[in-house]
Amino acid sequence: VEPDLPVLNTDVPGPLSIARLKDLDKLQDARAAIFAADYSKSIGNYIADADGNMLLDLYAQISSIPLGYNHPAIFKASQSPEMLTALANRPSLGVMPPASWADTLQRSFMSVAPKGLDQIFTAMCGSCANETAYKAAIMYFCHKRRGGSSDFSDLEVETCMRNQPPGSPDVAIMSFAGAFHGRMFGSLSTTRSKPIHKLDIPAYNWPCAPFPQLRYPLEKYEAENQEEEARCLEQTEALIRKWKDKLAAVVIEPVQSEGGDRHASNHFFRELRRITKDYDVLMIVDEVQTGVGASGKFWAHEMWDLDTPPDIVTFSKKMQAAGFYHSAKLRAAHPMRNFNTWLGDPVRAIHAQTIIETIHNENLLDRVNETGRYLLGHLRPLSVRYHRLIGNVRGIGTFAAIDCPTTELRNELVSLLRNEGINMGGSGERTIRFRPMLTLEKKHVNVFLTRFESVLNKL
Ligand SMILES: Cc1ncc(COP(=O)(O)O)c(CNc2csc(C(=O)O)c2)c1O
Repeated sequence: VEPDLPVLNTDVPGPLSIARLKDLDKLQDARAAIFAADYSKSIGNYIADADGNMLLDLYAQISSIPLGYNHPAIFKASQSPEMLTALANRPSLGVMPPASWADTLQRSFMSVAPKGLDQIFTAMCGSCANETAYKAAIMYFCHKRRGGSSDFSDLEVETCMRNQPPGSPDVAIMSFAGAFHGRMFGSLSTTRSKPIHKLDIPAYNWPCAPFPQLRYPLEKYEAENQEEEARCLEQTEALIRKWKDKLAAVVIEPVQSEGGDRHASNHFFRELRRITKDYDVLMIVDEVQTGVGASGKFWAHEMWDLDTPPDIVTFSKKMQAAGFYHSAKLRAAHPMRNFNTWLGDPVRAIHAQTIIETIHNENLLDRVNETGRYLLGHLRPLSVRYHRLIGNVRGIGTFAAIDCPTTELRNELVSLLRNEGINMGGSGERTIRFRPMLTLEKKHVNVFLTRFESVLNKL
């Protein structure tokens, strides 16, 4: 059973954490590790560390735990005969899928397929989902540019083996300043949030559009924010016009989650969808971090109420599996053009099905909305009282954030909170992000608020 309050026996990280990470560092780079966890003792919204501390976890493995630790439904699904077979025999899903794979997809991912998208490509992680989504978009673009012919010229065949156009074409994916789409070569070329992610790695010369920098509280800066969004849309349209002849797609997150929790209005995204349609450019929505309930909708982009759905929606993290939804036109003309050995994992598809069923059975979207309103409703007065330390309270559902005046202060706040038993993380230069489980309740918010205020009083 979940504890009522955090348990703190030592500093975090404690001595056992430090010793275990030292051992680990002999085998792989453990410098980014914050503490060593004990997942057998973690429960619900609380993560246990190697020193027996129990922290209220508002970070959830970088926003990738949906139902809390050791949820009974996950435990039950993990012991089914179907799971045992899946655990014992990992299939190469592209060539010899289990006879039940279509049923498994239907019961899991397809039961929450975004409106208008009836196809799914299953992948390995968020970066892989975006990489293969980009490939699908670019192959569609080239197929269209060839007039729908699926025959390649001798020149294309010869030049692609030298990584030269036209076989290896100069085709682009446009992303937004502040974006994070992954760290593999293609996804990294669209990531625009931290130099340390990109330094030393070759990148494609692809266009980067401005993402609105909104001012808070929203109700106070309505005119300024509308102007800022109009400015960004204008520049985005100008960029699309300039790159049109080689632009396969635009990729965007509903909330820029690594760039410092940057939001934009539903109007902004509807206008972006209009522009991509006007210029016949595909729209890819990256729901790797915002997807699976945290926004209060299963998919955050549902809030945009688009009259034409995005062409591709990528997912990972809370789904415990990765991939992208798309329409039939985005299937490559030839088989095996988008492919890898495993193409996902039946083990994680069974977990995804369990998560989706539990979100429904336990009305977790309603809980996310109610708990999110409660959290934001209490953060706003705190940001007035402690306006020197925190500001820009924002969020959708429990996908919330606050800003500190400096990176140093943000880091100090996160570290002090951890030593008060609250596990949180930063994003961007000076943002503290809330990435709790979908099972977060008001009682957990109260545990956070008490400790948050005592930390703020120490600064
Ligand atoms: C919107 C969005 N798109 C793609 C990705 C990449 O997913 P992974 O490759 O990490 O599974 C992510 C991953 N998020 C993430 C958080 S910290 C981090 C890192 O590599 O430092 C990565 C994401 O937030």
